[in-house]
Amino acid sequence: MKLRGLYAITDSQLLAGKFLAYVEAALEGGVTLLQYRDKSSDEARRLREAEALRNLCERYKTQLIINDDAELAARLGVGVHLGQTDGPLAPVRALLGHKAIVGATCHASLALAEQAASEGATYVAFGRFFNSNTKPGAPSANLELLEQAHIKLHIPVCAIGGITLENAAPLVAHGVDLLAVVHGLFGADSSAEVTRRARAFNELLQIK
Ligand SMILES: Cc1ncc(COP(=O)(O)OP(=O)(O)O)c(N)n1
Ligand SMILES: Cc1nc(C(=O)O)sc1CCOP(=O)(O)O
Ligand SMILES: [Mg+2]
Repeated sequence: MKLRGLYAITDSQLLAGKFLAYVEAALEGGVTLLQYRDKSSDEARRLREAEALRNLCERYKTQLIINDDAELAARLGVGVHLGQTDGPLAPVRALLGHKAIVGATCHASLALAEQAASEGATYVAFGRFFNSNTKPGAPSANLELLEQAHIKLHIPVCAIGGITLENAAPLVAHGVDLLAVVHGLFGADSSAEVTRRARAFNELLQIK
């Protein structure tokens, strides 16, 4: 699957009180993948918010991905992102079907990425590349890894962790297909600034 562009990830604390407004502002600027990332156990709210995001994504022709929760993804007919402690990938691929987007966290490991690809991952995510407000304790990754991934893997490569408009260019130069961003996109003071940032990320990736 050819996936390239901005991968916007929601954060329930950062987006409190402006959740849909800021997400729509990002979609307005151009988002290839939108991930619903909510670490709470409030099932009813999670379903409500994920359904609202699915409706928005349909309007903007953006693909919705649910973090961690394959059952919710199956219920909504959308994709999922799985980390190394979120369970095996192959049964989730079987549950969601061959067309669904299934992403996998691979930290800084090419071996994990090759395994994920062999189990049916649509894309692999490496990180974190910079200091992250959202997940400061995530293991770190470096640019050389991206070059090797670009050569060895035949699926899209995603970078995550502390990515901003100021530091993203080297990631793109090293072959990244997807820039996954929370704070560098949604940490803006206004929805107009979210849209401006989304457009600027797309320009970096040379996406119109
Ligand atoms: C695109 C993308 N990459 C990595 C992650 C991190 O997944 P995981 O390691 O499972 O950590 P949590 O996000 O679940 O805290 C991600 N969500 N998205
Ligand atoms: C959810 C997540 N996973 C990471 C990893 O390295 O696996 S870094 C991260 C947080 C990304 O948010 P921000 O753009 O604000 O740094
Ligand atoms: Mg996870």
